[in-house]
Amino acid sequence: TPQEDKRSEFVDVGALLPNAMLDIRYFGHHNFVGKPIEGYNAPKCLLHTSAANALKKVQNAAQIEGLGLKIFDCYRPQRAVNHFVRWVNDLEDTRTKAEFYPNLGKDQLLGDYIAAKSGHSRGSTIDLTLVDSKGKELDMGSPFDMFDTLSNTDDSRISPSQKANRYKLKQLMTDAGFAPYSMEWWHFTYQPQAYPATYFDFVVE
Ligand SMILES: C[C@@H](N)C(=O)N[C@H](C)C(=O)O
Ligand SMILES: [Zn+2]
Repeated sequence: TPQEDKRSEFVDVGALLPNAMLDIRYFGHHNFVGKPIEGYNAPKCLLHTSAANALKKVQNAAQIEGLGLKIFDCYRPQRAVNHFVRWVNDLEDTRTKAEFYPNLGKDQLLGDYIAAKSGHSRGSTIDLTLVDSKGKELDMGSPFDMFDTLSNTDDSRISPSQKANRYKLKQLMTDAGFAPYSMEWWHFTYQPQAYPATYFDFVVE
């Protein structure tokens, strides 16, 4: 199929960037669904080659400042997104509410915080944070995938150092060609996207 032909244009970022830390949350249980997500058969970060090469530039620039990358999610198959949407629509399952969406109802998550058609499925989008030289995450004022206005990049409740950390990540990413997302400090899309209108569904393996 046409999608399978393009699979070869995706690269394993863990192999390309051996110094990057990977914490692929949707492979395991520590995520807002509370269980492994469909389509993640390995804890890998796959990205289109163009985005992966740009990420290498980000890592080099971060390294000069004594910082490293910690990656939470990359290419996301459409079947995984469909799993998210099924979870959103199961209003009775609120097991992860305290950690991941303490101040919003599940009915408020779709769109701004969880997309039914996600840039991640197009292969040029990544969720990540910065770590110090010891591998400790910088304090961004809210954890990855906390669906709350507190995670909006410019939320005014965060401290000056938390804001500086968010802006450090944003600057490193935009310098390499990634566009930020104002609702989630961790989410960036490389521009131009190789496939701006294709929602891939091959599994992560
Ligand atoms: C679910 C979260 N990590 C995320 O990536 N949100 C955006 C809006 C998306 O689903 O594309
Ligand atoms: Zn994202």
